[in-house]
Amino acid sequence: MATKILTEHINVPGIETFDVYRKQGGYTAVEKALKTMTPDEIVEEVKKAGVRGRGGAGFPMGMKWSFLAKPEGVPRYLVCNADESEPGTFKDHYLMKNLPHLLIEGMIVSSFALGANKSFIYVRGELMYVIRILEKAIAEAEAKGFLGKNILGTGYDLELVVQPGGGAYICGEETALLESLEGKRGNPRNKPPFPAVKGLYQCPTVVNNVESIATTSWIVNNGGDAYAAIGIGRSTGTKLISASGHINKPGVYEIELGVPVEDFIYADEWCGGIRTGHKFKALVAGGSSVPILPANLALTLANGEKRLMSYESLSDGGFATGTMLGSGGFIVFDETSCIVRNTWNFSRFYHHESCGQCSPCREGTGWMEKVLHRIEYGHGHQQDIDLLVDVAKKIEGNTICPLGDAAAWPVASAIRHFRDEFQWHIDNPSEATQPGAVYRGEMALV
Ligand SMILES: NC(=O)c1ccc[n+]([C@@H]2O[C@H](COP(=O)([O-])OP(=O)(O)OC[C@H]3O[C@@H](n4cnc5c(N)ncnc54)[C@H](O)[C@@H]3O)[C@@H](O)[C@H]2O)c1
Ligand SMILES: Cc1cc2nc3c(=O)[nH]c(=O)nc-3n(C[C@H](O)[C@H](O)[C@H](O)COP(=O)(O)O)c2cc1C
Ligand code: SF4
Repeated sequence: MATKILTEHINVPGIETFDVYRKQGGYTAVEKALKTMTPDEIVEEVKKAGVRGRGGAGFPMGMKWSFLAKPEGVPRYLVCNADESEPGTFKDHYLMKNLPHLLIEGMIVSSFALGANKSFIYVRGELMYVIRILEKAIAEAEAKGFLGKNILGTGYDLELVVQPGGGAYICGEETALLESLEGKRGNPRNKPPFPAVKGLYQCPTVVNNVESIATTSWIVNNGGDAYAAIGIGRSTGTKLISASGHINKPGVYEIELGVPVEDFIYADEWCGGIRTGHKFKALVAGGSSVPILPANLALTLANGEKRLMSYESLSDGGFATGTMLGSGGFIVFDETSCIVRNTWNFSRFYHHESCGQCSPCREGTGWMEKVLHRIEYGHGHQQDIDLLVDVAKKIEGNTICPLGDAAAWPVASAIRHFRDEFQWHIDNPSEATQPGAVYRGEMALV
């Protein structure tokens, strides 16, 4: 039976209530942390655990915590990033609606470790019902003495605030989120300074993803070494994967990092295989921002070994043959999918969501959308494929925040691996624009 750190009790009836969560061992980490540990000891356990940020960038959580500046007389904040807007990613939503107390317990333990007395959960604005679930759970925890003034008589105070998000993808970028939380338009700031030095109201702030924060109770209860013993290499612990697309069993799965991609797709325990009667064509492994891979490269590394669900294995081969684990938004495409149409769809999203501060992102996303649209709709020019590659290159690395890279990588990787399919659209416009038409040329389907 696979190790479940976050979702072990997710199917227990009533687990969203304080009483049932407590009966399953909930809030013991708060008791242990506040009554028997110092903040530095908790930070040390999180460091030992090696847990990497589950929002997508994979930055070591303990290291980020230890970078938190501690100037005298200045408040520190913990902000939970629950904006989750990456296409293909829906695991934080799943965790919050089913296990609100797991997140709240993690927020208490983490806030105590960081010396924060006021912490925020910034929730994607469209998820009003989740916001209500969280607010109800916070009120329950407060009534039982786990939040508010003098928690469990330890002298530690914590106010926990749920903030509805601004309704824009960019508000998930941590500095845009902080601007939005301060009541301003969600425009990203230049980094450095990182939020750990200058964050909310210019005070030291840790921003962590929902899933990252939710792991901390288990780490406090079981120790960092026990967490680090799960997973593979520097990809320690478990990861929630949002699985969608042409598979038999879409859903959110908690896997131990290191499972072969092939097993994750085909085993009944997880995706249950490509939908019956179809073949595997392509994979977006970590949310819409990461490079797309053709089926053969998704399953196998250049040296013939199986590709694994881990930070290192997914990125093996760099951008030539690899991708990224990102936020774990695992989107599977079968042979009925048109890569050009999908790339245009992603580009349309990034153009719409660009905040417009940097010219390469604002203009480049617009150009990519426009050129992809004309290729998809039968008006492509012979030079368009190279033009797309050129625009993507000019965006990459030249912007304030990584939304620009996130817009460039899906285009550059789709052309890298599926160039023939783009060319077929340009060469055969009348065939390519028939309803449901898909390129059927030479292609490694699995
Ligand atoms: N979950 C989603 O819905 C979603 C949506 C879009 C993008 N993403 C992910 O976002 C990722 C990019 O995020 P990012 O721009 O925040 O990445 P980043 O690498 O700049 O930062 C990652 C985290 O580490 C911290 N950090 C990095 N270096 C630091 C230092 N020297 N000192 C202190 N803190 C430091 C940052 O403050 C941040 O919290 C992408 O990889 C993508 O997968 C997720
Ligand atoms: C455009 C953009 C959107 C992002 N959206 C989210 C998000 O919705 N949730 C999230 O946790 N991180 C998101 N991130 C990453 C955050 O900036 C940040 O790295 C993360 O919240 C840090 O938490 P972690 O270290 O626990 O992953 C986004 C980044 C970018 C560039
Ligand atoms: S890269 Fe795009 S989204 Fe990010 S700050 Fe620049 S214009 Fe805004």
